[in-house]
Amino acid sequence: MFARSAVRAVAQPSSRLFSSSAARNFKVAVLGAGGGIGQPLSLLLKQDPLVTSLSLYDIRGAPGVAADVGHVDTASEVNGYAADQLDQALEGVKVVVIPAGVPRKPGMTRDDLFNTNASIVRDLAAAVAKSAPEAHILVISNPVNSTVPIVANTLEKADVFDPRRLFGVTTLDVVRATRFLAGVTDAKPSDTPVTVVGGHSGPTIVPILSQANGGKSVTGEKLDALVHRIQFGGDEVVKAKDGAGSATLSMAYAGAKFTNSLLRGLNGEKGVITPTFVKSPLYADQGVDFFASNVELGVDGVEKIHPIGELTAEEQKLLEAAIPELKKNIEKGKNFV
Ligand SMILES: NC(=O)C1=CN([C@@H]2O[C@H](COP(=O)(O)OP(=O)(O)OC[C@H]3O[C@@H](n4cnc5c(N)ncnc54)[C@H](O)[C@@H]3O)[C@@H](O)[C@H]2O)C=CC1
Ligand SMILES: O=C([O-])CC(=O)C(=O)O
Repeated sequence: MFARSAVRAVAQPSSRLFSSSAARNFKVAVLGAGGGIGQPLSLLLKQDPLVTSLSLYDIRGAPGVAADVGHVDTASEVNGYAADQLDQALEGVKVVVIPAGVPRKPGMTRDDLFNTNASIVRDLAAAVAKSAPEAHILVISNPVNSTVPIVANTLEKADVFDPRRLFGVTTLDVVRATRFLAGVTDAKPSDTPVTVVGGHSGPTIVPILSQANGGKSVTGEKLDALVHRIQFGGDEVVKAKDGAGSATLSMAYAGAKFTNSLLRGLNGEKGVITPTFVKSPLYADQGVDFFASNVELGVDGVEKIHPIGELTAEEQKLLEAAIPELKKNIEKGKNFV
């Protein structure tokens, strides 16, 4: 179904979802595999040639999803685990993807999910610290700006935190920005990759359109509308789903794409660069110690955090608006643990 190619990074998307070179053995766990994101994400990961074993866990429904996905005719093995089998699900796992938690309904912000999702994510992180302390953790559960610091502090408490192995998945912002810019400029998405920095909620999502092909041609009201659509793309889906949840299919695609990028880096491929929300020095002097920017992925996870590069005056303003909100979200997460 998916062909191999020499795709460099999510920041330079191609029409192909996966790419791989000679594979090592990568066991990947999905925590929250029974959910709206978890199910299609598991299906996509089953098709990733770099995934050799899939471990599907949820408090309900994961064995059923595993039985179903396990019939897909790719080489990887699939195992499902029930609510009381989290430790077994994490055994020998190299990468843990976490889409567990509740999604938004119309009228809610991502921060409104904090009360429910913070403890879910904390408890799952504590289990990873115990059963797979060297695993790379990919956090999808919202609010990402807070859940990532929650995972970091939980791992730190267990004395196993390595910032090279923790990622907030902001790939959906990249996917949307790329798709929407291509629509506005009448280009192919593969020709208009967009870097998105900051965090993952409304004004903290900062697309750097000026650095993308054709991005500088969008100006004035058209630019404002494009930036707004990228920042609030999640709301568009929440509204259209009308109470039935938030983005699941595009998120599964984005989650599988980021997982593939990480696995390629872990596998020794060079030059895999994509935006992700990590512990970062870029704005630490302003009290923001997690930040999404282009990150080079390597055999140990985060290899190099790239600087933001040149910004237009408009982008600088967006960034200035993002920083205080981001700082608040990060502190809220840190204080929870
Ligand atoms: N980072 C991003 O760009 C995006 C993040 N999200 C977030 O992803 C999360 C999941 O969204 P959906 O899949 O649509 O929700 P969902 O409600 O369809 O699925 C969530 C799943 O998590 C499971 N779960 C709850 N507590 C658990 C626990 N302690 N351990 C394991 N599994 C547990 C539930 O049983 C359910 O199957 C939400 O917080 C949502 O806001 C959604 C879209 C994009
Ligand atoms: O909007 C939401 O709540 C889900 C999400 O993070 C997104 O679609 O970007």
